[in-house]
Amino acid sequence: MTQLILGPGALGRLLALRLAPLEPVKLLGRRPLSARLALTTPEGETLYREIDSALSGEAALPEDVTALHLTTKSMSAEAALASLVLPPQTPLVLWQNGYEVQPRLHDAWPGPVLCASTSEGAYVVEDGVVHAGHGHTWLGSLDGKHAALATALAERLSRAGLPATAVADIRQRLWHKLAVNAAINPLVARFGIRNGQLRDRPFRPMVEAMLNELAPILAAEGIPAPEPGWAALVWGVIEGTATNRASMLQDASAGRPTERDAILGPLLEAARRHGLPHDGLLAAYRGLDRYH
Ligand SMILES: NC(=O)C1=CN([C@@H]2O[C@H](COP(=O)(O)OP(=O)(O)OC[C@H]3O[C@@H](n4cnc5c(N)ncnc54)[C@H](OP(=O)(O)O)[C@@H]3O)[C@@H](O)[C@H]2O)C=CC1
Ligand SMILES: CC(C)(CO)C(=O)C(=O)O
Repeated sequence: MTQLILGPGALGRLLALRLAPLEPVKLLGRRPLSARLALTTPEGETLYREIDSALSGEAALPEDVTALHLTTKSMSAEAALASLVLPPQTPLVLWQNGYEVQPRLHDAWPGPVLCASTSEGAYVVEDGVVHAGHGHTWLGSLDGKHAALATALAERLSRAGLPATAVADIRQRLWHKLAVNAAINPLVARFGIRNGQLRDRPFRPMVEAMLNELAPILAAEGIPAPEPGWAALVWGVIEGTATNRASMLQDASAGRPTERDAILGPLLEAARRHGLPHDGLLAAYRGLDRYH
């Protein structure tokens, strides 16, 4: 049984390099990849591994597939998936941030669809990936089904050094991460700052204003606030990732489109539907226009 990974960026390479010593892996992308990729661990060790890779449009896919892990950015996910011919019952695992592609593919894909929410951190380097920080991954289906599949995949990931847990509340977890990303990412991308700089003026009141808008929208969507409240969750992440250049800042600095539609889009749509104020969210969205 082979684990297929589509999207050989940071997360795709991390999965491939972690899983490869334990089971067959095939990494699919739209450009040729070096056969030997390097994994730099959070402990600073560099490991080299041979990875079977192929161009996604041309790949002869193995018959027995454990799952297809979709590890592109949100806006590329459906086009990437459409480039493969897979048996319709192939399980999908969606690793995207935000909440855009998940409900669409959950409804459209005939086989099981699991969503992953991960706090692993990784970035691409030439012919490899840096696993910047250990995290945890939660896996589940939006309708709570496929618990056995989620448990089996979580065990395989955990054995490979990516601790994972199968959960029944993945929708809520995706929205919690989306809220954190909405409060942090557009601001740091727009102003070109590290996460920790949000603690200081003039940025701190901007985060507070965003939190004031987010909380009623999330409540209206039926997303329970985290135990310590939204503000404590977001400020805790800012503290814990103070030196990070967030993913949206990295995309903006590199002139790549950002994941604003996946992160801010569902909040704006919900705010409009519930008739709630969303000027700050809209300004955050428009503040990213120049990257799109
Ligand atoms: N990196 C991280 O630490 C984390 C990332 N995430 C989420 O995971 C997702 C992936 O992030 P990340 O790995 O950082 O992103 P990257 O941009 O590093 O990787 C995306 C990959 O998808 C490939 N791709 C795009 N379109 C296609 C296509 N049509 N066919 C095949 N491959 C394609 C890109 O290839 P090309 O080079 O050709 O464009 C690239 O290799 C995002 O939603 C992100 O928010 C979540 C938590 C942590
Ligand atoms: C939590 C945060 C903001 C950490 O940088 C992140 O998920 C990202 O960079 O997208």
